[in-house]
Amino acid sequence: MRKKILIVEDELIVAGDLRLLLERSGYEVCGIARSVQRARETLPVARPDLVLLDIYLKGDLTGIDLARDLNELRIPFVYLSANSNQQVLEAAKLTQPYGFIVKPFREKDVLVTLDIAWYRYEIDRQVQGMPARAPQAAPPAPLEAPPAPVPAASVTQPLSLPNFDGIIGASDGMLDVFELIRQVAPLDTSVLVLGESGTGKEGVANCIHQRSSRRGKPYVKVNCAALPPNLIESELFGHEKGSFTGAVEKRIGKFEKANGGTIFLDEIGEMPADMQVKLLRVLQEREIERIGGNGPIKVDVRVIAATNRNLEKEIAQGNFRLDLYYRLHVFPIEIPALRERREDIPLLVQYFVQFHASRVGRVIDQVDPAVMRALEAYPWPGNVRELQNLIERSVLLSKGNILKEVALPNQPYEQARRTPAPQQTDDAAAVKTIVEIEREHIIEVLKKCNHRISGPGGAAELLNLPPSTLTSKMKKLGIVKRHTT
Ligand SMILES: Nc1ncnc2c1ncn2[C@@H]1O[C@H](COP(=O)(O)OP(=O)(O)OP(=O)(O)O)[C@@H](O)[C@H]1O
Repeated sequence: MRKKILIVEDELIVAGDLRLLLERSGYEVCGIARSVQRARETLPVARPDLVLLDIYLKGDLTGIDLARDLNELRIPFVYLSANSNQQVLEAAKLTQPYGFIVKPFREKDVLVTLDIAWYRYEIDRQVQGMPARAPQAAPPAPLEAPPAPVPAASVTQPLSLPNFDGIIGASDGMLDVFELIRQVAPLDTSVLVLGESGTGKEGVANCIHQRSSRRGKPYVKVNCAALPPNLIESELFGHEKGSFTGAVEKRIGKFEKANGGTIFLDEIGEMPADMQVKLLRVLQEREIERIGGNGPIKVDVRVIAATNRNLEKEIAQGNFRLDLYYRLHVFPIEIPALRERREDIPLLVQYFVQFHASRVGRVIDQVDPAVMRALEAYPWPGNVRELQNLIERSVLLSKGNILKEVALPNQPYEQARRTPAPQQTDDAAAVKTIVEIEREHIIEVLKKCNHRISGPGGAAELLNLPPSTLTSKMKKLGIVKRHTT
């Protein structure tokens, strides 16, 4: 059978040449697409065996964006690009192509590379036990742009920065995380995402759902810490009308809403003991019971849970059930703290500078080397969230196209004092004061309450805030939640 090739190339002359060359050599060219959008429309119809993929195409998206779709559909692809600088190559490598041909190309290079690509793909296919010509055997899932994790979703991904579906990182630690995501995403296994607050657990959970066959089905997020204890059961499992005072309407719970898709149980370590038992039952029996309901309801939900707590310690202290831990710990993914992967800091800085500058219509294309060194040296207790918040603030306060100042905690105003640019210093002081004062005040209150957030005498009560509002304020300000001692 002739192998079908889709050419994704925006230069029509090049695409035409390729078509002639490939057809002469026995391939069937099943389509030519000039943009990622066009290719996405063509793929389900044309069902190619192989894709020849240019990187810079018509429209906002690049070949690298399409590569992620091709990986999900298990369609092997080979890049064909005039751009082979180191940054492009690094970004391309992360998508695991079967080859990379640099333009201008020789006919023979194209044919040999395609031949080897197909040979390697066949071996991978046999090793992984995939059916032959997978994309033809079963119609692929509907193609749509995978929503990148927050905040990458709202920006064009900077092609030059190594990222995995919008998660920036090139450290060994993050490459391991990406590999684990790649392995577990297509399975239905429960996943436990571990890591300190702000390391990007939610992004990883999103990514797993988007790479699974459940993408396009519901993805329901539950923050277990933000749910009031008396409402948690009804939130998760729903209730029938009149089942308790205040149940004026029937309510469908989050598990039922997630049916067919994925539920993300964030901050699972905060789940009250009685709910842990109920959750365990759902995981074992794959059924839920609404409060006041007539019987169990079957649900087909993949569970991804996350926590910044040390669950083993919680088990030892009697706060977390061992049996639930075993159920969730089937496939743990631990995201390293930012201080353990300092080589990611410059990448994240560039990314957030670009993101926040473009949000306010600014161009900042450089970061002062001294500033970068300070950022790399700081321990980042609030991890990527803290870094993001600091960069956002620094971008707003900066002038010109070089980021020259950042106010790292413990050294506020130091840089501003050293360089007296009058207007900037004034603005900086005004905004910093509000943010810093709020941050310091919360930290002070937390210390007084022995880091207890909710309940009588807790920080939320003292600050006259609902605990969930305080928790999200802390997140925003990069204040790390600590355990009560
Ligand atoms: N590698 C990364 N690349 C890009 N953005 C990131 C990365 N890691 C984290 N972020 C961003 O940092 C912020 C915090 O990430 P996230 O909410 O996923 O952390 P978390 O580990 O779930 O925190 P918590 O335990 O407090 O819920 C988000 O805005 C997220 O998009």
